[in-house]
Amino acid sequence: MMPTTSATRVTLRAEDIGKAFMSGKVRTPVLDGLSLSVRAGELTLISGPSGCGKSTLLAILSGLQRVDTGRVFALDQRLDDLDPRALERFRLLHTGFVFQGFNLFPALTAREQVELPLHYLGVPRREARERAARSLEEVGLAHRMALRPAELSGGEKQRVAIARALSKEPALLFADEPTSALDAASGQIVIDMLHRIARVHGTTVLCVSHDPRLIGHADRVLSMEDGRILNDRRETTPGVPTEGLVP
Ligand SMILES: Nc1ncnc2c1ncn2[C@@H]1O[C@H](COP(=O)(O)OP(=O)(O)OP(=O)(O)O)[C@@H](O)[C@H]1O
Repeated sequence: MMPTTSATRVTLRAEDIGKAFMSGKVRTPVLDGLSLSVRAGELTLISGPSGCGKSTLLAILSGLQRVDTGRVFALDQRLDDLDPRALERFRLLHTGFVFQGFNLFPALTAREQVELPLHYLGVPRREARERAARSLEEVGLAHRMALRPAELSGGEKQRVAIARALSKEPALLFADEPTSALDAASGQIVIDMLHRIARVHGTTVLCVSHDPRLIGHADRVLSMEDGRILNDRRETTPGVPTEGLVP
């Protein structure tokens, strides 16, 4: 039986999934009979060498890509047989994303970047402004709200991207190489922030990275190689404080 308490609840599940890409007549298998479960309230890190299939796995678990074989469940919803509109709706309502390249709009202020997805969700303008401000405060950027990406450091840009994901209050937060464009200190702030979000909000945070420095900052590390999970271990680092998100 699946555990149901919020601390141990399984929120993402892949069962025997397979995925290959075709390039002309050449078929490249990427995932091969992979199964895993990911729990709420934890930062789970998927590590492994370049090209082993980490981003593909993340894209599948978040509903951005389809599997060829196997089944995918997110928040008890089966994703692999949802039609494209239902899948898009699921992503809009329940998922947040943080990418390596920040994906910010050059012309928008930090606050406007965070407000934008709330408009798509139909949140009234005033409430969107307040929620955006709260999320930016939570990542320590209250004093940077009116600045545009060109005026922010790399670490600050990534924190805006985290605030943007956080303001939707998603149950599932996905991060693809969120620290690889950052120096060591900024990268550490970002990963610790993702860790605290999991603890404070009970969010399922799934992060893929080939950066070995992140390993000690996760609750659980899944090591991938050649489309399979070779190792699944729980880290025993001291708990991250839960009072605030500001480093
Ligand atoms: N859309 C695509 N079309 C064709 N091949 C693809 C596509 N996406 C990924 N691949 C191939 O699948 C394999 C796994 O790619 P993936 O991006 O999942 O690996 P990764 O572990 O995330 O790598 P990295 O750490 O370099 O980002 C690679 O060989 C890649 O070239």
